[in-house]
Amino acid sequence: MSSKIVVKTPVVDMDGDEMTRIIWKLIKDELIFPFLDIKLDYYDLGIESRDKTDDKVTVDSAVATEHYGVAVKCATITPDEARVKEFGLKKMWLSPNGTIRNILGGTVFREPIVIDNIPRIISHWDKPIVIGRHAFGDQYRCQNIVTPECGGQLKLVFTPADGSKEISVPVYNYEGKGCALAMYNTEESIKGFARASFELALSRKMPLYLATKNTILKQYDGLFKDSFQYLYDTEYKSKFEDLNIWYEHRLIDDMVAQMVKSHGGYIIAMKNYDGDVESDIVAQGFGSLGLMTSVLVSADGKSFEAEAAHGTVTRHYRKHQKGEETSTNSIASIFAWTRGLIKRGELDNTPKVVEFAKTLEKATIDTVRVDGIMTKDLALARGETARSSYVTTEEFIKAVGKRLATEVEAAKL
Ligand SMILES: NC(=O)C1=CN([C@@H]2O[C@H](COP(=O)(O)OP(=O)(O)OC[C@H]3O[C@@H](n4cnc5c(N)ncnc54)[C@H](OP(=O)(O)O)[C@@H]3O)[C@@H](O)[C@H]2O)C=CC1
Ligand SMILES: O=C(O)CCC(=O)C(=O)O
Ligand SMILES: [Mn+2]
Repeated sequence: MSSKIVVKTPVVDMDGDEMTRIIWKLIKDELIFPFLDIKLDYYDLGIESRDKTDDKVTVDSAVATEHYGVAVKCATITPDEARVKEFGLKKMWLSPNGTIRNILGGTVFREPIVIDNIPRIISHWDKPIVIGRHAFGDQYRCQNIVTPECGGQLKLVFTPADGSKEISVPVYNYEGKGCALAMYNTEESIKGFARASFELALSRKMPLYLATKNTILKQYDGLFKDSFQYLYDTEYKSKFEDLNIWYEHRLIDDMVAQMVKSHGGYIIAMKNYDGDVESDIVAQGFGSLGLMTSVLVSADGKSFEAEAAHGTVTRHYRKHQKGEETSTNSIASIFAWTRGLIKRGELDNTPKVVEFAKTLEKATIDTVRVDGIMTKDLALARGETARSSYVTTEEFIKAVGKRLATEVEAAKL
């Protein structure tokens, strides 16, 4: 092989937990370092490191992303009570994804990787469905409490910064124990979300839907609906009409029902929590959670973070801990690297880096499509249960590496 391809600017590398941490190291050792002369600005977001640094490492990694412009992130544990016990944590740290997304803001776009020989569970989805997920606020930065047995009154209080009269809204009178939540968003962030969604629709020439429950959350979801509609009417309508595409608001329950019976071929903009849930449904409908790409584009367009949409695959990691073999799909994690490298290459104006990343995507898909080498989730999607129909986590990445070496050589990269 000729000399390694030089990546001009460092890429922020956010390491993570469990199965995906194992996969992350394998990707770097087998698919990145042998081919690229790359500097990684490394942040260990594994749960022990977050605990040791009082979660400072997470904030530092987001700030580094703002500095360099491109980050790739491994999936991470968001601790609950059981995790606090498992790792002896100082506290129940917040979701690193929530922390990073709240610093960078913007929109997370999630799109399934379609592979010809992997049948879709929803077989008539023959065109992609892209989920545009608002990445700021809502449940991911809320305050929530369990209220005491004695009961009492819950109020929503807003103190205007201009010294005008406080707004105080009675919410509920409790007669016993209960729970409560206060979440927020900003018009500025919602407008950024709307603009990013309209721009993606234009560049992909796909119709756009915004799905909310504005009939119930008249004020909250109403602000999303009105912000999208205003921007569409004032700036985007004629551009959409020129491309024969459209924008519409739909109630979310109607939208998901329409989605299931459709053929795909559109973008759905969703609030943060809705996009979290729906992107996993779309991923599974297209074949596997391991086939969903996820990229965060900040509102100012200057920061880009690529990741897999799935988590740390704890159930598989428990097997690994017992010394049993695993067959975890690394495709979405590989695509986190390729999407990050494509962006890095575009920003640095280094077409070879972009070409390498595209070659790695092709090698990954062709390992499944042409060579028939795949992990268990994909074999099962094909209705194949025999042990011979799938390979281990490690074997899959090594097979991709082998194909990649041949293709890089052939393309004279
Ligand atoms: N972006 C992030 O950092 C995210 C982190 N998390 C964190 O991840 C941890 C685990 O969460 P969990 O709810 O189990 O969700 P996961 O997405 O990690 O896994 C859920 C199940 O989906 C299937 N699956 C997911 N990814 C793959 C893959 N790559 N290959 C094959 N199968 C896959 C597996 O099903 P099966 O067992 O049937 O094979 C798995 O058990 C939690 O601590 C959570 O906080 C969760 C979501 C996102
Ligand atoms: O950060 C978390 O805990 C969950 C994130 C998540 O589920 C996602 O990004 O889809
Ligand atoms: Mn999720």
